[in-house]
Amino acid sequence: MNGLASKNAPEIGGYPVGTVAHTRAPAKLNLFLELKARRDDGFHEIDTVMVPIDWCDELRIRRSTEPGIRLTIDWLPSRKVVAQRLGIDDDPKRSNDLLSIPVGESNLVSRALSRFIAEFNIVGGFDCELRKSVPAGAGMGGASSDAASAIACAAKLCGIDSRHPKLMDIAASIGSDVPFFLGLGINPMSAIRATGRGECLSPVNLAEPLHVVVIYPSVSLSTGKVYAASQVPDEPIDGSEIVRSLERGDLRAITRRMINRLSEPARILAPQIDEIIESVWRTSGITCQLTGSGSACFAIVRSPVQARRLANLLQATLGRTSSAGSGAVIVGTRTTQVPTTISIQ
Ligand SMILES: C[C@](O)(CO)[C@H](O)COP(=O)(O)OP(=O)(O)OC[C@H]1O[C@@H](n2ccc(N)nc2=O)[C@H](O)[C@@H]1O
Ligand SMILES: Nc1ncnc2c1ncn2[C@@H]1O[C@H](COP(=O)(O)OP(=O)(O)OP(=O)(O)O)[C@@H](O)[C@H]1O
Repeated sequence: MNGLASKNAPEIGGYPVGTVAHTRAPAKLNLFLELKARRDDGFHEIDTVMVPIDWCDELRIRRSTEPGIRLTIDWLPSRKVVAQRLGIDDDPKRSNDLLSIPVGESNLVSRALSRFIAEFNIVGGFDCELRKSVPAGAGMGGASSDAASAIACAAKLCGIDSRHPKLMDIAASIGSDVPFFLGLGINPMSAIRATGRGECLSPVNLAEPLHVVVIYPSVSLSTGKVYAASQVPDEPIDGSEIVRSLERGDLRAITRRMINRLSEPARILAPQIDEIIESVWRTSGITCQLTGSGSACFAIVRSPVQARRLANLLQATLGRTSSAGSGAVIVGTRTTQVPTTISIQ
């Protein structure tokens, strides 16, 4: 391995120009999300427990001598298929916000890599291919996960230790969820409790993987708008109880202790969420909860078989009985053990 040395850049290790790092960027679910206080800087002190799930974007990053970031984006398995699933028109001229992912500095991958290049005085740049599968504005952390994966891949390509403190600083500067995704990559764990703005992380060891059904009602919600419409409770609930239940693998207690304080404002902004939560309860008697700032919801089930059955049942009932169903994407999946590997090609 030789670095891309230049007369004034610090000599750093790393792979030669042209090397490609490839990884999968997992989505996340908030099993618990409580608002503790509104801060003077416009953010909230939160207490949240998040798990990564096996619903991932794909990212390939190539080291280049060309300064700057080049980013291409497409949908998996194709834009046309994703549009059909969402029940929308895939004509790029009538770009639908559900499918339109920004390029340039508006994309968190580009923003994260620009910060990385500046922080580590990297000579050259990166060519990136982002293949989206995680819906945007779903509360599943898609953009944040892509940004964290970009930071991790760039660090590996440039020979920078994954635990370098500057990497977490870059992550926190990109967004509140990015430290969670970067933190997942540092230690193999399966859940994290995040406090502060979302940047103070403590590992949670799940007793066993959780099987879930995720329902995305094809509505994109703005995180800022949902927070702006939220209320900090007089007596916030503490996340320690659900952490203990997760570490014991007590599914009944986990479900009883699940809460998302952003659910109420999100349901006002997107009434489809109400229909989904009620439909899951009516169909299966299982608690369904909003993830993050929405609009996606999830239910924890006991096995992959039950996940498949409930997903099929909801696909049939939701599609028939409510507007939420038209174009809802319903996926049975499970929590995933990270770090997802970064393969070097
Ligand atoms: C809702 C969650 O996804 C739960 O994991 C996160 O708290 C939000 O993480 P995120 O999408 O990375 O959020 P950011 O991009 O940092 O912030 C978007 C907007 O959400 C609001 N925001 C975000 C995080 C936080 N702790 N308090 C807030 O009030 C702020 O208005 C902020 O301007
Ligand atoms: N890599 C990216 N993938 C998807 N959206 C991106 C990306 N970079 C920037 N965006 C913009 O960010 C918006 C929010 O995307 P997304 O919901 O995936 O982000 P997030 O904040 O990480 O997740 P959450 O919904 O949990 O807040 C999108 O609507 C899009 O305009």
